[in-house]
Amino acid sequence: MSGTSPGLTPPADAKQPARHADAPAPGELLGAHYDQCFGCGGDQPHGLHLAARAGEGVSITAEFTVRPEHQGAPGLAHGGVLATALDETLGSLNWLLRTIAVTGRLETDFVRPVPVGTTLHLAAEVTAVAGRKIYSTATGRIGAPDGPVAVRADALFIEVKVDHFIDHGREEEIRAAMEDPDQIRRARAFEVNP
Ligand SMILES: CCCCCCCC(=O)SCCNC(=O)CCNC(=O)[C@H](O)C(C)(C)COP(=O)(O)OP(=O)(O)OC[C@H]1O[C@@H](n2cnc3c(N)ncnc32)[C@H](O)[C@@H]1OP(=O)(O)O
Repeated sequence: MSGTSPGLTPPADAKQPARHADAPAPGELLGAHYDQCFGCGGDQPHGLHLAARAGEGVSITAEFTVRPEHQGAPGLAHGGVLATALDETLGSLNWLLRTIAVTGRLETDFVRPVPVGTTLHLAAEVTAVAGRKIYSTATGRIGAPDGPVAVRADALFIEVKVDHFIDHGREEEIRAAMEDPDQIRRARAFEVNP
């Protein structure tokens, strides 16, 4: 059962999430926030190439097709890869809040095995916000948005300053991202999550 951990239960004074006025319109693809991101980066040959789309309110849908390089057991997706797809989808929600945040806790239920070649349809939403803490939940379904549930997760993201990345990231990647002449790409590399 997901969502049972005390660390994932919003406090009584938690608020409803507020979609930022500049959030992408419902239906709009978010695009990769960082081209080397293992979750969504187009230039990351080993990555998931997950494509996320803004939904209504503070919600996201995303798709990820399991490739042979994502296997754990023969012909099946690795559980850690599926957790990554959930983490990436949940992390994308913070772009709709325009809040810089990192995953503090991610609890995952693996409900059904996911064969190679499957397209996983993910849906995620922020359920509550309390100070720096952002509570969210996600589901991954096999083959279609209304397909059988394969994975579920509840998460707590913690708001951080941009310094979190600058202070902790390896210098060569930080420098390259900061020197990106594309202003929007430069902002997204840091402002969502590298
Ligand atoms: C499009 C973007 C997609 C991106 C998807 C990918 C997202 C990621 O994977 S991010 C990478 C993975 N995550 C990380 O590397 C984070 C590593 N951890 C850290 O840097 C720190 O522990 C950090 C920033 C989360 C929290 O540290 P810090 O800023 O000192 O906050 P801290 O004071 O400890 O905690 C703040 C609050 O959160 C709570 N909290 C922190 N961690 C947890 C946790 N694991 N479980 C439950 N509660 C927690 C604390 O109890 C505290 O609550 P309260 O305010 O009620 O006292």
